[in-house]
Formats: sequence, structure tokens, C-alpha cells
Amino acid sequence: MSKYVTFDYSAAKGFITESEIKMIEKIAEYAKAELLNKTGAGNDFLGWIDLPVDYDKEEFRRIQEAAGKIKEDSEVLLVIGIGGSYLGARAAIEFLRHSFYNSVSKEIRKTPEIYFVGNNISSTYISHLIEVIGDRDFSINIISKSGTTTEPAIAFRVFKKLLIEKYGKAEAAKRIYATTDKAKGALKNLATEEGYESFVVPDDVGGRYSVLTAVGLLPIAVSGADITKLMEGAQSMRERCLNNPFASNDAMLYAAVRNILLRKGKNIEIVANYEPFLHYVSEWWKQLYGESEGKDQKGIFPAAVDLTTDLHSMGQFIQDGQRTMFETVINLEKSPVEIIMEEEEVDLDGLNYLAGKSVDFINKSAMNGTRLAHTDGHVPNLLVNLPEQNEFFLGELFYFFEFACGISGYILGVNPFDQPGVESYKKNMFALLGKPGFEKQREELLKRLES
Ligand SMILES: O=P(O)(O)OC[C@H]1O[C@](O)(CO)[C@@H](O)[C@@H]1O
Repeated sequence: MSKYVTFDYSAAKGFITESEIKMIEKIAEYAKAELLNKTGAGNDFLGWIDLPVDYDKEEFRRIQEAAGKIKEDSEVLLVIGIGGSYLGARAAIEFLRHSFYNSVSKEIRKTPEIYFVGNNISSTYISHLIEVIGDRDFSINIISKSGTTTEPAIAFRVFKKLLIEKYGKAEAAKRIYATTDKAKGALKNLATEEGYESFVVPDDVGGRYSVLTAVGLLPIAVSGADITKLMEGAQSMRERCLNNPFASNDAMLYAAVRNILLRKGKNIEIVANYEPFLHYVSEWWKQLYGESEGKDQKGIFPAAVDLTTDLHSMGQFIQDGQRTMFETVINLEKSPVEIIMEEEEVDLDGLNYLAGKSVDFINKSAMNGTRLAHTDGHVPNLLVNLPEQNEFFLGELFYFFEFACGISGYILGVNPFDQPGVESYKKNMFALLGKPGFEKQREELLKRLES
């Protein structure tokens, strides 16, 4: 077991030459210098680089205090946010806490149930969640950096009303925690007006890089996970990302290797996990890389599979379909749980050959076999090793992917810190909804929809 999160591309060496690595090293070094000297595109969004060592300690203390209050006075916490304003918290809670967090008994969980809402516009989802809350005590953490995103704003209206009906305006305000810009946006105005406790998304940290700010930290702390250890993990990875030379700088190597593969026509990266609790880490990773690199008609399409589950749905395509992908496996080296297969007197299911072996050994064998099979099927295989399922290594993993993403975006020649493409759907939606200021577009769109 390694001491850190590590990157290993040895299984992909058949697809990459040493001279390609040598050549891209210079570009990766240049990208790193751009990042650290803040001379590249999007350089006003680099606050995440120093966050693990340079965060607001006073706010950190308030986050822990607020988490303590929510744990005491609420059976349910609603986390309202979308994209970077929810994926990191969800990834962390699913990774760090019980697989059935919300359904396991309170004696085991010890902390409030946590539901994520405002990440879609489904009335069914909202109304079912209202039923789940029932007449139980609840609080809301509304998270929106811009403070104007439609999906969370809609959910917030609904649940704020519910909270006010239950507790009255003054008490409801004490159960609403707003994480947003320090000065501007509709949510900031509302929070100031209504006196909600507020936390700040720093100006220079974009949504998808914000998991280590109050955006992620408050919900994660409410779940009972240790946010100090999470920050320590990020610090530890930051140290190596900033100081290690290319040959031993795992984040730089990952960024370099994926760009070499892209140049060879591998324009889809599939992140694969073998543990269900990594599902939302993959979802978080998808936004990080998708929004950072998918622009100017460029980028690697970030996809994800949960294995072995999806081997029985997507496995055929990965093994044998169009050869445009590579795979990055997030490998949890040590499962915290050991279940040993037992021998049965009559071997009706034919599984006695597994007697004495652990379920995790079987899982790892599936992983090793699949990696070899995919490699044989011309899917280059990369490995990110995660030593253990805890806060420290998750902090390392978050920072590893963030740093690699910045480097990779610069190697690709895009601004990894903006997301101009997201605005197109918003404009059309506002026009169709009749938002003031969008009258002309509305007419045009309605004509197109009618024709
Ligand atoms: O925190 P906000 O401003 O509500 O944004 C949520 C998400 O929406 C996006 O801005 C895309 O519209 C993402 O980049 C962001 O993570």
C-alpha cells in the first residue's frame, strides 16, 4: 500500500513512447509555470491552488460551529445547489460515510440525514423530498456562487416556504445557511436582508474547484466527516504538485499522459471505479474536466463507469466498440471491510473454489483482469491509487485532480477556468420562460419550435 495517492501509467506504456513523454514534459513544465506564476488564461480563478494552506481559519471555525448546531437541532439537512455547488460535498459524503447513509439507523449514522436538491428541475423529486422530510426538524444549506442559478433558486423558494410555515420567519432564518459570493448576487442580498448565517465562495475560486471551501466543507462537516483531515490531505498533495519534478509529479504526469493519448485519437476518458462509494467522485471529476477542457471545439470527453456493475452494460463497448477511449481506474488499495467466502457442503452454485478468499480479493481480481482485457482491446489503462477510504486521502485525490486539470487545460491550449458554453441553454430557457429582457429571443425560439 502506498503512503499517498499515486498515479501509475505503466500499463499504458505500449501506447506511449518515452520520447513523447520527454517532449510533452517541456509543455507541462511551461503549463505549471503559467499556473503558479498566474500568467495563463483564467488567472483570476487560481485561488484553489493555495486554499489548503491559505484558507479563512475564522470561517472554518464558523463552519464547524454551524455544523454542530445543525447536528443538534435538525434531523434532516437539505443541501441546495448544482454543479460545483453540490458535487464535491456529495462525492465526499458518499465516499466517507455509510453506503446507505440516509437509511441506516440513527444510532449508526449519528448525524442528520442529508438530501441534495436543486440539482434538477423535477417536480416529482421535490415533492417526494417533501414527503421524506415529513414533520421532522430540518435546516437548509443553500449554495450558489453566482446566487442566480435557476435550479437551486427554485428549490430554495419551495423549501424556504416550508421552513417558514413550520417555524415562523425568525426561527426559519436561523435554520438557513447561505454559501455564496461575499458581496453580490440575489442570494447574497437575500441572506443579508433575512439575516441568514453566510459563508463565502472566494472570488478567485470557481464552482468546480470549490469543494475545499464552505461549499463542500459545511455539508461534509454535518455528515460527521473530519474536514481538518480533508484539508491536511489536500495540503500534502499540494506540496508534491508544486515541488516535485516532472518525473515524480503524479498530477503533471497524468495531465501529460492524457494529452498524449488525446493526440493519438483517444478523445474519450472513462473514469472507472470498483466501489459504489466512488460514484460521485466520478461525477465531480466529470464536471471538473468537462467544464474545464470542453471548449473551443477541443477537449477529452469525460465519461465514467461504475464497475463491475457497468461491465454488464458498457463492458462490451469498452472492450470492443469504437477505439477512441482510454480508461483511468481509481483503485482503492485497501478495503476497510473484509468478508470471507465460506465453503458450502454441497457446491451447488459452484463457488467453493472461492472459499477462504475475501470479497475484496475477488473485486481486485475482477479489476486486474478487466484492465488487462481492456488493454488487449486497445484501451490504454491508467491507474490512480487511493491507499485508504478516509478524509486525508480524499483531500489528496481532490487536489490531485484539480492540479492536473489546470495543467492539462493549459497543455490543451484552453482556459480551464471559464465555462462560456453553459450560458447557451440558460439563455434559451430564460427566453422560453418569458424572463424580462429575453423577449426577442423568445419570439425566435417559439417560431423554431413551432416549425
Ligand atoms: O454556484 P452557482 O453559481 O449556482 O453555479 C453552479 C454551477 O453552474 C455553473 O456555473 C454552470 O452554469 C457551474 O460552473 C457551477 O458549478
